[in-house]
Amino acid sequence: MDMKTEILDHEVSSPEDSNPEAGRSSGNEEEMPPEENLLASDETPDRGNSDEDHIKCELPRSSRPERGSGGGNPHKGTPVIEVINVKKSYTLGDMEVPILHDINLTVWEGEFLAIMGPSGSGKSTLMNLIGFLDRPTEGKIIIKGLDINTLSDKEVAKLRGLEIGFVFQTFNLIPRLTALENVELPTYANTREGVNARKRAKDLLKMVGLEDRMHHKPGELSGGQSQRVAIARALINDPAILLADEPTGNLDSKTGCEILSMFTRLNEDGRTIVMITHDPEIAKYADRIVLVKDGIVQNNSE
Ligand SMILES: Nc1ncnc2c1ncn2[C@@H]1O[C@H](COP(=O)(O)OP(=O)(O)OP(=O)(O)O)[C@@H](O)[C@H]1O
Repeated sequence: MDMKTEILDHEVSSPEDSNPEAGRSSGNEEEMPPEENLLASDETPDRGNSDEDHIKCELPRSSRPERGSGGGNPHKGTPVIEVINVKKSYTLGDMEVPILHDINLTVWEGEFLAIMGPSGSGKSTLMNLIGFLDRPTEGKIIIKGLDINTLSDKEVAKLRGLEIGFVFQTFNLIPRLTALENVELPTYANTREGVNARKRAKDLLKMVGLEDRMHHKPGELSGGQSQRVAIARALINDPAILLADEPTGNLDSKTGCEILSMFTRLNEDGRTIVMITHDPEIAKYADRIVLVKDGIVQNNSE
């Protein structure tokens, strides 16, 4: 089976097919590999704002000496994201405004890449293109060997739903749904065959230390807890790629550190991560840092 068939061959279920209350058991359940607990062994699960004082966040920095400051990618195996001669313009009235000029970038399987750059330089625009939330004006975006330009909108939606998980600065949780329902939500559109989504959502919430918060709504959660729910949601379909746009931007430094610690563990388990950040200290934990300025990648040190 070629890559395209393999990715696009997963079963797609529609919202009408699913009953969130009853869970999403298919009867032929093949569990995805269990995620490891993302809490560091010395971290206490967050029990609410008042308990954040008890969280001790120590990033596994010493165990990753090769990382940081654009020090290079230790993986360099299979390209998982290829951005080739990409341009993006927006039309404002009768004017075309170029945002990205000629972007070339390869992200390797298992790499942790940080994208930095001044406000308005085009980082989120690039991230949206990589995540298939938008299409380039010119050029190619290839994810796991599949060229977006050759895919229908339906195929793009499926590839995005199964292979890409998103984490945003503002969490983007649905306020009227519980944490559990928010995590499960992406599976109403796309799901992998044989997976019990309800059980996986519960396992993921447990993994991020929110077992006792699964029936709470976002308004009843702290910022750090909300971002943990968003991370669990991003992982629900076991995507190869995690895209994070300023994931710690709305969090205090301790909580931000804890979220970053989860990212480094997910990356150490082999997940490819692309993260936008303004903070050079946070970017240091990536394998490689690329700087986007004036719509161009300034330092592409692959
Ligand atoms: N849908 C759109 N229509 C028109 N212009 C847009 C649109 N989206 C973004 N832009 C413009 O593109 C430019 C780049 O925006 P983008 O959000 O990618 O920057 P950024 O580097 O992520 O900025 P920040 O760090 O402030 O989030 C900005 O000038 C922005 O106004």
